[in-house]
Amino acid sequence: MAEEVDVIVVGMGPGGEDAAGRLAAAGLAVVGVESRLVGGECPYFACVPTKMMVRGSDLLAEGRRVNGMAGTAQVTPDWSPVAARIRDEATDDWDDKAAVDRFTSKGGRFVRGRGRVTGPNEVTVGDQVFRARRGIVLNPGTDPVAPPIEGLAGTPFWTNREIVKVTEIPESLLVLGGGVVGAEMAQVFARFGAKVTVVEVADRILAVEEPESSALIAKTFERDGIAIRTGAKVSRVSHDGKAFTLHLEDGELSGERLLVAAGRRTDLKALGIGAAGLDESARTIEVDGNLRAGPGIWAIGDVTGKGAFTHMSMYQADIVVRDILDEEGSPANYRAVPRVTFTDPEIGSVGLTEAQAREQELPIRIGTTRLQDSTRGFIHKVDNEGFIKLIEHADWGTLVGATVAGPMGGEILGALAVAVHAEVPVKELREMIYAYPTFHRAIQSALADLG
Ligand SMILES: Cc1cc2nc3c(=O)[nH]c(=O)nc-3n(C[C@H](O)[C@H](O)[C@H](O)COP(=O)(O)OP(=O)(O)OC[C@H]3O[C@@H](n4cnc5c(N)ncnc54)[C@H](O)[C@@H]3O)c2cc1C
Ligand SMILES: NC(=O)c1ccc[n+]([C@@H]2O[C@H](COP(=O)([O-])OP(=O)(O)OC[C@H]3O[C@@H](n4cnc5c(N)ncnc54)[C@H](O)[C@@H]3O)[C@@H](O)[C@H]2O)c1
Repeated sequence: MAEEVDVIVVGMGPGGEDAAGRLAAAGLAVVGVESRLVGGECPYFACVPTKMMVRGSDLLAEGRRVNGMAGTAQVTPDWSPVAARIRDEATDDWDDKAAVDRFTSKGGRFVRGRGRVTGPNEVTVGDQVFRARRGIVLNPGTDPVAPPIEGLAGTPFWTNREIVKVTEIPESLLVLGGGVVGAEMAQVFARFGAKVTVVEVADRILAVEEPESSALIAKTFERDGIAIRTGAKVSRVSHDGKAFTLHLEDGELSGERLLVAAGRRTDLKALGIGAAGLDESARTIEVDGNLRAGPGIWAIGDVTGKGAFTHMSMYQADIVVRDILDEEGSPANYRAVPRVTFTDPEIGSVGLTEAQAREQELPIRIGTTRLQDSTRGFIHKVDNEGFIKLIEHADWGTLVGATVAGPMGGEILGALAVAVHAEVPVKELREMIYAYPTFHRAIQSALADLG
């Protein structure tokens, strides 16, 4: 016999947890279903632990910058405080009791297990069947993809789920995939002493970002001693019990450990969405402005394909909560999605890249400036390289995209995220006062370059 509730949330990633808790707090009968840990990938295997690693490697880099600028410093990396912080402070040793309690204390009912959509408004978890009066919210997230390379399956490679639990830095690390995960982890491990090689099939690392961002990070990686192989096709992987070998068209690469960071996907068939009339063979779940995938079924987070970020999951959760509670609010708008790659220097971007704007055949003007040419860059001196790149819609006179790559790039981005989101006229941006001598004052120079 099915048990009737108001809402069933399947997958409690950042957005699912938030929506389930808020709907329960609003007095609805909510069942939250999670097969692993409440909170999802972000707090246990992704954003938070990896940014603690980045914080560690940034500190090492900053310590090394003392030399020649403010005295002498010798920095000796030690991974153990980083590993301990991740275990004790970030993940509570990968225990979600606090998150489960937070949800149940709001009146939610928690079910640990793998939920499967078994009909319109129906979810089955093991031998329990739930039927939702208002609907189902799907927040299943994504799993790391292991590319179909001969020999890879069955080897003890790492994904993000293993690398956050590492207690010792290996002597060498091969990174398959030079996207965000690959780039962030490559730099961390190199700065903690591993010999790192990034193997990327595309013709540049961070290929979704501006080419200038890829070039800046490639140059920094060279200084960090990280080898980059782009346009690389791995035909076979082997592991002899001690080391991995990647077989490429033009030779072999060996390393003690292998991180596979080659993208992510969701198994929509296993989620059973066909039973609710949705397409199980698609890569993502199609949603409307209110995140509705169909009558009585919503989807949020990575699975919607609108940007695999925690802030996206939370943004979408907010809209779903309003929709379910019949509250006023605007539909989703993806004009100004910000993203930050936490390498050093950071790559912050929002909206469209130049290539995306050209693909859409928008009439655009480009404005750029180098951060090292700004007064703050001059003062900063060591590792001051970076740039601001603006994409202006020439007819609208507003920015449709921007990148800030450089020291604190992700923080400086905030000003440009507001400009793109609020469609602030470029004329207004030119008339603003920018504090001297900040990095963000360089926005003025990039605006002047728009022509
Ligand atoms: C290494 C790494 C670093 C990242 N760093 C950042 C960052 O710095 N900033 C940022 O914004 N984003 C970052 N991300 C992306 C971010 O982690 C995700 O976008 C974020 O977790 C939101 O995902 P989600 O809401 O789709 O669900 P997820 O966080 O993926 O959670 C989904 C949950 O659903 C559960 N689940 C799935 N199917 C079922 C089912 N059938 N039944 C029950 N439970 C189910 C899963 O166990 C999981 O716990 C990073 C990702 C990675 C891999
Ligand atoms: N700072 C952040 O906000 C942050 C950090 C990490 C991850 N994320 C999110 O997680 C998502 C997943 O990250 P990711 O880095 O795993 O995926 P990704 O899709 O960003 O990058 C994967 C990379 O692997 C390459 N690749 C794929 N198959 C390959 C193969 N066989 N050989 C060599 N290279 C191969 C791709 O060309 C691509 O460059 C990101 O898109 C991002 O949205 C965000």
